[in-house]
Amino acid sequence: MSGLQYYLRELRAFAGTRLWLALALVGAAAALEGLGFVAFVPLFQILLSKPDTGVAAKVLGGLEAFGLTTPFSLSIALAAAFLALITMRSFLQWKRDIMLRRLSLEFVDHWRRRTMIAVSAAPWQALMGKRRTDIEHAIMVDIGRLSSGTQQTLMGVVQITMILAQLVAIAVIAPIMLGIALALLVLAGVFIVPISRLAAMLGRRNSSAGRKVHNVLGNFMAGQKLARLSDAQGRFVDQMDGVMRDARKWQLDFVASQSKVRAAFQCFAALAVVAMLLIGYFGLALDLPRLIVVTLILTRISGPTLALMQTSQSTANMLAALDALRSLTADLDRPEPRVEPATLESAPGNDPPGPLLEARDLWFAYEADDWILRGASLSIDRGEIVALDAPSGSGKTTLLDLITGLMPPAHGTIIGQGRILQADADWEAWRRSLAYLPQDPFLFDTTLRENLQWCAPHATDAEMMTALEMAGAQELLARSPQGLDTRVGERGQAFSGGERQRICLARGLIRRHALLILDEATSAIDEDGGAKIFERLRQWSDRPAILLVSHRADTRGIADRIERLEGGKIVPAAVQPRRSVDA
Ligand SMILES: Nc1ncnc2c1ncn2[C@@H]1O[C@H](COP(=O)(O)OP(=O)(O)OP(=O)(O)O)[C@@H](O)[C@H]1O
Repeated sequence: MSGLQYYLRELRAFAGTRLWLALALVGAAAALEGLGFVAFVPLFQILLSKPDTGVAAKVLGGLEAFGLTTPFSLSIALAAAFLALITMRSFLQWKRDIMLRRLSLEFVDHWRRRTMIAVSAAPWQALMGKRRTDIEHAIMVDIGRLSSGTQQTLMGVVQITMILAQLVAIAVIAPIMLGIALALLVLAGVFIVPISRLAAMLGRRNSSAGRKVHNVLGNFMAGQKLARLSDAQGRFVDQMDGVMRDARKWQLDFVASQSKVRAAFQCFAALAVVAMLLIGYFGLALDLPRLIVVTLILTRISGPTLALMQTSQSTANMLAALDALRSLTADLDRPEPRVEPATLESAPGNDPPGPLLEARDLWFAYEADDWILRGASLSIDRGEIVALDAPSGSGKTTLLDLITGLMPPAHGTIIGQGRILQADADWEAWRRSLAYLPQDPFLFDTTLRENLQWCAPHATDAEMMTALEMAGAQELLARSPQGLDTRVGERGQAFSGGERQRICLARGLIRRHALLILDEATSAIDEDGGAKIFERLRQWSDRPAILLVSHRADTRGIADRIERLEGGKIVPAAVQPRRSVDA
């Protein structure tokens, strides 16, 4: 299906009857426009010479029957009728423009929402395979182009209808001139195909150049600290110069092609009007009123024709942006790899309750047959603290991504709270019962309060204070002048790495989860501070189970049990914590 067909199908499916209603308004406004021109002829004829045949004679007869016989009263009556027509047309145009604008804005919002849903629903691996800045560019820039393109395309329908209405007016006034006008229009239409192709090509290049600009900008902002420390700011500026040069070139080429089309068409239109005037006067011996009105229509028709040519360029340019959006959403919509559950039939039920979490025989590979996990199994009881010891790159983050359902295993079974996790609803319930604190503490650029309430929107100040105390962040709060309403800055820049980790921990503790997953989540906190946090967690009544990933032996020491991830499997660690040895 061509881009244009796809676009029109989507627009029709989205707008439904509103599209037909809008098109009806377009048609009605155009019909009134045409009628206005047709009405000009009897108007001139009545005013210039009292006709005794044709439409003008009938109109004159009707008006005289109403006692309008003097030139002045006739002029006033005809002018009033003409004004009424124009007022009605303007009213319909006003309604039409609002309706078309609303339709195009809502259509674009629908695409923005659709893209965001595609991002949220995308399999984790598909999402990880995309550049963040490419997605941002699609949502902000490509959809922006879809917005202006849709507006212009809908106006294109208006222009086509206007041209048709004016052609009908010519056909009524001077049928012989219609053939000549049509021939000139076809000639103009021939140009539309190559200029649309050129615009589509420039649109694609423009999209790709825009994505590069966005990417350099994203890296520039994210890498500010690194760039300053390594004195590499200039490198970003040079990169930006390079990509901007390309972006500028494609934009200028597009504008140049639009201007060329406009200039060529204006000359062509002037020539056409003069030619038709001469043909009408000398060749066809048209009377003066007809000649004036036909010339007027021809002058007016050139406006929508030029606009239509430019619309075809904008539409082609927009279709390139739509193409980029389509391929992004299609990529994100890649189906999850099929999971082969190994031990479904032997999964425990709820009674008697099995372990809180049981991961059985998990296999996973990012690339075909390059297995990161090779039959890893792990079980955690309610309230138990299990530490996972693993060398860097051995696959613990991968294992956590499987346990939390971000990615499906190639093979194996995950059982959470006694349920085999397969259906989306089961995964959602499982994820609600756990808090996952990754290595890199992430804070939203808003207040402490909003960050803490992210998972628990109704948490009270007292609950937030308890969680902050548990994470050892009460001093940090006391130092912050606006307390819970203190802003944390972008990614929490207003706080140190350790403080950020404490705030994230507090956020994970506000709700009573069944399982707390700490992936190096206290690595930036000093040894003593970390030990105190874990001691408080131990003392917590009805505490969650904790799966603790840490490279630090002292942190692992607080666990009930230490497991080791080695060669893609879980094996008991050689060194166990003192309390489990004592037990
Ligand atoms: N999206 C990905 N695509 C391909 N390979 C990946 C991807 N993510 C991780 N890997 C590879 O999988 C292996 C395990 O990665 P993982 O992040 O799970 O290790 P880790 O044990 O958490 O490491 P670290 O302690 O350094 O964070 C590594 O070799 C890594 O390069």
